[in-house]
Amino acid sequence: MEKGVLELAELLRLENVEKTFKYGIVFGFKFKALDRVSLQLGQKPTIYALAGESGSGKTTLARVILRMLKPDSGRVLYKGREVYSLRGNELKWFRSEVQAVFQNPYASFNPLRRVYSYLLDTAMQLGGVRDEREAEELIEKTLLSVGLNPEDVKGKYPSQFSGGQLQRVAIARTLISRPKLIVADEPVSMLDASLRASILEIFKRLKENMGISFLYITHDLSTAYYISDEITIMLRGWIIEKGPVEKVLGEPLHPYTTALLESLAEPDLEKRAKWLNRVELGGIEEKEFVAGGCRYRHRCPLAFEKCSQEPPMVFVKDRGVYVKCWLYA
Ligand SMILES: Nc1ncnc2c1ncn2[C@@H]1O[C@H](COP(=O)(O)OP(=O)(O)OP(=O)(O)O)[C@@H](O)[C@H]1O
Repeated sequence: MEKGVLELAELLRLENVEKTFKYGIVFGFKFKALDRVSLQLGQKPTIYALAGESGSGKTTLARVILRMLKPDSGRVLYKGREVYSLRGNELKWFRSEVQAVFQNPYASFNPLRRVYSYLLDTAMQLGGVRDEREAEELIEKTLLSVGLNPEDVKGKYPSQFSGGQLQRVAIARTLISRPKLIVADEPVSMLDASLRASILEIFKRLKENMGISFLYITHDLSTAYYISDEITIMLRGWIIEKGPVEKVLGEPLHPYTTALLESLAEPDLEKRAKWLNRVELGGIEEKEFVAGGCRYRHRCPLAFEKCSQEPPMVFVKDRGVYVKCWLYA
């Protein structure tokens, strides 16, 4: 494909991205937190979920995309440009088009600084405004678009907001630079269940009304199902299944996706948390990261001989679903 065509069709492309970390001070064994990860996001406004249990590599991938963590190898392209080679104005352009929302909104703001001053700074730097009056108009518009009254924001410090309100301010701040992609890493997991839906509704509205795509990172498949169009499932640095959300979650192919879905049905919250919390897995995480063959085979009820011999290949199933599992060879 010619480069011009590629730029039109693609927003983001990751090709064989790898990131290795060292584990443990004494022995310091290495593992690939991202192992040949390839992913494409199209230009059409879409909500992509990135899901998987704790320690599967979701945040590492988000940091790589946001240009916060340089991969050891592989390519990260935004609209056809190498993200880690961007400098000067091109870097500023990238920073305005690709924004981030994190889990804890209180960590994004200095407690001693008024929240509005952040919005003003962002508007002056990335909002394309000529003066403070234009900046204030832009801020007012963005605050209204996330359901906040600008008068309620002015003059306040972070601690004077509830978690849900402050997350809305954080989202408004990302909108100032008119982004095309927002990477949202567990943006609602610290909020009360009653507030989650309202924040996720904002994402849907922004996609529809402002043409913004989202990479919604979560370990919660129910919210992923609720707002996403596409979903990518990660396991120990691998993408193991991806495709349209109704297909992947409606008729999961990979036994790991099935198990994640089954954990949702577990009424005992403690048991469910165990599933999602690597600490409770009793060291299996490390074992899986460095396992030969399939990394899920120790837990997989359907594992057979080949699964311990070779890492699975990726198979393309009908309906646009990709699955990395020998069951589909
Ligand atoms: N800077 C680092 N140094 C060493 N190991 C790291 C580093 N960052 C992440 N890891 C390890 O890489 C693996 C993937 O971590 P990552 O945070 O990307 O997973 P995650 O899917 O986002 O999990 P969570 O939902 O708990 O945030 C984990 O084993 C984690 O401990």
